[in-house]
Amino acid sequence: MSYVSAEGLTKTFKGRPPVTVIDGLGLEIEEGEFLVLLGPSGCGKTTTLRCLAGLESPTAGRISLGGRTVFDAANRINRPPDKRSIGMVFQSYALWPHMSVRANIAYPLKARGLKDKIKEGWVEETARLVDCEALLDRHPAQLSGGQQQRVALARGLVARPDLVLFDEPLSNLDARLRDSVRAYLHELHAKLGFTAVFVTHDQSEALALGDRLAIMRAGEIDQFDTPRQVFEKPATEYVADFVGMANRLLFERGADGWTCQGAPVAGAPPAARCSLGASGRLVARLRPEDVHIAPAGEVPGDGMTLLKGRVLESGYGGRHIDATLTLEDRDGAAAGDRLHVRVPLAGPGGWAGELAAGQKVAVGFRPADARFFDDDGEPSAASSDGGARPAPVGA
Ligand SMILES: Nc1ncnc2c1ncn2[C@@H]1O[C@H](COP(=O)(O)OP(=O)(O)OP(=O)(O)O)[C@@H](O)[C@H]1O
Repeated sequence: MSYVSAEGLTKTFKGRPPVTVIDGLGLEIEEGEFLVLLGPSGCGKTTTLRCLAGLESPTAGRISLGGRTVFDAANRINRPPDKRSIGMVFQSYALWPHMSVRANIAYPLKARGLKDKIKEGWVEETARLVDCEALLDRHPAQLSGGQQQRVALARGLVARPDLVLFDEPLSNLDARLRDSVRAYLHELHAKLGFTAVFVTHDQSEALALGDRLAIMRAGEIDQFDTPRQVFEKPATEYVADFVGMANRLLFERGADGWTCQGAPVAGAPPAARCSLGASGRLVARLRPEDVHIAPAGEVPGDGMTLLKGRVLESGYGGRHIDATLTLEDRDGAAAGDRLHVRVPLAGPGGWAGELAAGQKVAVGFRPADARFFDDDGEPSAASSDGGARPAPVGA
């Protein structure tokens, strides 16, 4: 059963002109589920969270938590935040600097009229859960960033809320700490079983933490699915871009076969059974690690769609090289957008030589690794299996 249910949620901020930040949003979050709201800055994630918490009043729509209506614009129901059994953890830890860790953690119990629970040891118990029992008598200024964030977690959890809202709680931590607090949070969620809504713009954080992801764009949800589905089968080009399919190749089929941004295409057709739509074009989205290269004149692998490219720049990354390429047209001139490639250095097919600016390379990708879209960003009816081959390069 859904614990959180939101329908037609809309938030328009007054002003000239008024801005609609959330637009008819719907959400169904199961009890105990960890939902991640993922999207770029300004798409309305925080506003959505604040509406759930009761810190912002939506302009329209309905929200129920645990089967109880907490907001209903039509019937003028709007329960205040302290009546919603919600814990919150923010990006800026927002600890009171003049209070001890103990007093900070105890704060929500006092604010919600649960002072008895302080005597019952809920503060110590929660501090133990997040490994900060030894810090209870310190002040926030005496803590590291990771410790402060654990205290903020304890404060969000101390009142044993049914729903915990997280607003980018890891983004102020350095990379190593972020990984350890993230793992911690995962464990804590498994142990306590609260329902969570976690806001982030970091896709790796979203994939690692979420039972399901809601990918937001301009106040609406583009895709609501498991991390695996979102990663492997992004529903729109916007989502594909957001989950790392950074390369956008625009293919066109003409009388002479396929071209890609003015460059001729050889090898396997990018998409076989095509209904290309009126424009006759097709967009392929690809991750840098799914673009393969070989020395010019060779083939990077079997069953690949092949192009010719030239290295613009490259950077050493330990086990791989990240390179930016440009495609080449029939005359060897640069064609179309840049292509980002991650070239493995180790293992079978690892790149052995140099990768210097100006170097010519063969470029290829397996159509099955690409996601295809119409050039308006919607999923394409094109498929990548079988079908006629395009004319080879130079034919
Ligand atoms: N009180 C307000 N009045 C007017 N506009 C607002 C108000 N609060 C937020 N906005 C606007 O609403 C939009 C969405 O803001 P919101 O903070 O929800 O986005 P976000 O996705 O959480 O972004 P970020 O990741 O940067 O925090 C932004 O364009 C913001 O400027």
